[in-house]
Amino acid sequence: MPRPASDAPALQVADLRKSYGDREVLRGLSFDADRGRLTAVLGPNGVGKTTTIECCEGLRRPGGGTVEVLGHAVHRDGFDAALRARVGVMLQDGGLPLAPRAASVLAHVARLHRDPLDPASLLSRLGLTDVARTTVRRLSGGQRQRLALAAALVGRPELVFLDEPSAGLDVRARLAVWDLLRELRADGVSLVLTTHLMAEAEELADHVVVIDAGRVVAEGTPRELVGPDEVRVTVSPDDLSAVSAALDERLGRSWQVHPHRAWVSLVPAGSPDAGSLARVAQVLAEAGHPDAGVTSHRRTLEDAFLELTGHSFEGADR
Ligand SMILES: Nc1ncnc2c1ncn2[C@@H]1O[C@H](COP(=O)(O)OP(=O)(O)OP(=O)(O)O)[C@@H](O)[C@H]1O
Repeated sequence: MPRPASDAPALQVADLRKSYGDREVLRGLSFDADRGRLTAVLGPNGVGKTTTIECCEGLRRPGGGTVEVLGHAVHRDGFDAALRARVGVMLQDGGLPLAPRAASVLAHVARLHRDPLDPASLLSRLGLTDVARTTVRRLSGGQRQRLALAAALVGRPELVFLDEPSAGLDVRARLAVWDLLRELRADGVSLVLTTHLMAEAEELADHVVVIDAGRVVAEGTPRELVGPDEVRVTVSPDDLSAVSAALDERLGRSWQVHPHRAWVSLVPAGSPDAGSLARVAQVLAEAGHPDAGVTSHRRTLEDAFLELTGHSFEGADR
């Protein structure tokens, strides 16, 4: 039996497909975003994050699959005014008119909503009070970015889509934006953002969806995706297979041993500690590799991504 719209996840994406000409960008992408949670869609430049989120916002028509926003099938029922009032959208290029002053743009958007936030407070919160009377054209890239965020939030949306919300922001502005997003989540707002910044996903997200080559390649909490910390043995590529085999043989079954390009990652049962480092150093000495470097390594989402896809987040557009 279908669930009532009020019980549905904030967003359900099922088997989403999109091609530009004969280039297939999305190849059956599926994920859900829960209500009251921050879901980060993470992937390298050019992988299709904006395409995905704009399909969810009703701004691009997919070639196949379905998108449900707050229980409404976007491409069957349309993104009508009632739904639009419940959803905030921050586009990557801002999408703002250039001629009016910043405060006028926000006041105009606020007037479209029944119970808006106070535009002046929102401008102040985002560090824009000093440029409130500046035309959008004359705002810096980071100021426009924050104005676009304010415009997405002023209507008190239940669900907010944010396309790379901290792109181009300096550290202070980025932290202010992160604080605001954390507060919205604490107030029960559902947030779906795209990012290629691992730190952003690790800091903010309850749920991370990693996309690559048009599909979801992994999803989970940041902690689940990152996995346990590890011991790293740095070796020359020539010695990699010999060192890896020696470690595998001598450490025993309670250790996982994974060779990479120029290092071997070792995950003991439980978290690595000083005893784990000493044990690995001893095994290496016994196996005739006393000079291999042994360090403990705090894993990041980038490590997880490299293992999942074999290329780096900061990789070039493909
Ligand atoms: N309207 C379009 N016509 C043709 N190709 C497009 C169009 N929009 C996007 N693309 C291509 O589709 C691919 C995915 O683009 P998209 O903007 O969705 O990626 P992205 O992951 O958001 O990238 P970034 O992180 O750089 O913003 C890119 O190769 C892009 O050049």
